[in-house]
Amino acid sequence: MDTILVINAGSSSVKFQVYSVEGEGTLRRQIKGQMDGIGSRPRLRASGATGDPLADRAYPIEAVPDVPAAMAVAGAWLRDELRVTPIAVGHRVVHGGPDYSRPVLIDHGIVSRLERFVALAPLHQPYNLAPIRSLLANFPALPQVACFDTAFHRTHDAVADHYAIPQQLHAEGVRRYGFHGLSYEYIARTLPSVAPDIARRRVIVAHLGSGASMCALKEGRSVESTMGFTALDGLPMGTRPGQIDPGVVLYLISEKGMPAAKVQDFLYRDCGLKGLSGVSNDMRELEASADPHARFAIDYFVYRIGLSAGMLAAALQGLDAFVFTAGIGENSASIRARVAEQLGWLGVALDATENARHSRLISRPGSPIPVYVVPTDEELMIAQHTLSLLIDGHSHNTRSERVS
Ligand SMILES: Nc1ncnc2c1ncn2[C@@H]1O[C@H](COP(=O)(O)OP(=O)(O)O)[C@@H](O)[C@H]1O
Ligand SMILES: CC(=O)OP(=O)(O)O
Ligand SMILES: [Mg+2]
Repeated sequence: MDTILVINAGSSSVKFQVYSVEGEGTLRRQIKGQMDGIGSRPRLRASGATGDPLADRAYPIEAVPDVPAAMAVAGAWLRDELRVTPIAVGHRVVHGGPDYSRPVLIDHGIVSRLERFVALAPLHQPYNLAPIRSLLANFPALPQVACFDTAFHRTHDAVADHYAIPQQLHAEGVRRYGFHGLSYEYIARTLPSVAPDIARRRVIVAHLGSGASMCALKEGRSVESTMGFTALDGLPMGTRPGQIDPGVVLYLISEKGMPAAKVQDFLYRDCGLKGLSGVSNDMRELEASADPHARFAIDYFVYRIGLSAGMLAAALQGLDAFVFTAGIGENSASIRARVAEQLGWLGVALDATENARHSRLISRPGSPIPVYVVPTDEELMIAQHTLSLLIDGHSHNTRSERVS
């Protein structure tokens, strides 16, 4: 059986899927798994084609302290226990910079170009590139495809793509890229079947995971995102602060004497829900905690989602639907209820019963703004892109698109 392996390294999880390639270029999922709770409660879970459980293993925090360790455990399991030998591998690569507005077949030159963005995505890019490099060294003939989180947002107008800094820096690549693009692309492609009435209209999608952002969709295209040059901006996240006055960074450097590497570590690893609560970066643990700081971290998260919704509704000049997705958005009925309350002024009215059931449509029938829960599938997007490049590879391989 020909299979495609997909690897998606996030900030608190490594997700993977294996698809068989059937006649006429259709894909059938054979294995879906993830190692999540990295840094809190590591757990490997995987299921087969019919949802049948294949693995559910908990690990002590020291056994899987970080993303590379999680990747090694998941890789060994796929290789040694399940004997997965794919014909191609699709990777999520968080930062594609200004040059990539679509997926590409990987070669050594592309890996070198993508390495330039490691400093712009230190929680992701090194872990996205590590398996690519290792497969390239050990299996040079194995086709590998890079699918970028930034690509879906390359359609933004210039005003959404700029900071108010001299144009020369924009030309060098200091831009508002936006991330989670594979997730938003999947939602944009799924909405026509889930909610045909609003799919082409003005939609805000809230991707609330360990990394969190929101995207304004119009006619299925991204027009604005809460994230920018890096995945630090916008909403507060598991360990990242979200929007912050750059004056705070200057203060850390000039008044606290923090060198650049320390500031980077601080902003990527010590802030957000973890920094505010002092309890955990993991929403499940915050929701279970009675600590007032954990409650405050949740209040802050919800408040900032509400603020960002106002901003994105302004970008869209109105709002026709709101969609929740990703780990928190798909699973936490209480966060959804609290966000919906914040959005009451926009005309959102939640149906408590449907919300508690995690139904697809969770707003009341009369709600002027319908609210949906759409489980995302970044891995399926990656598998589809990988297959299209396998079929139609060479035309894309040499043509990385410059978008400005
Ligand atoms: N049942 C749940 N209730 C609340 N939060 C949840 C639940 N399941 C997962 N989450 C949260 O989702 C987040 C992880 O989301 P995910 O999209 O997998 O992130 P990433 O891809 O960045 O690793 C964590 O904060 C986790 O606590
Ligand atoms: C870009 C980003 O923050 O990704 P994730 O949510 O998977 O950590
Ligand atoms: Mg993710």
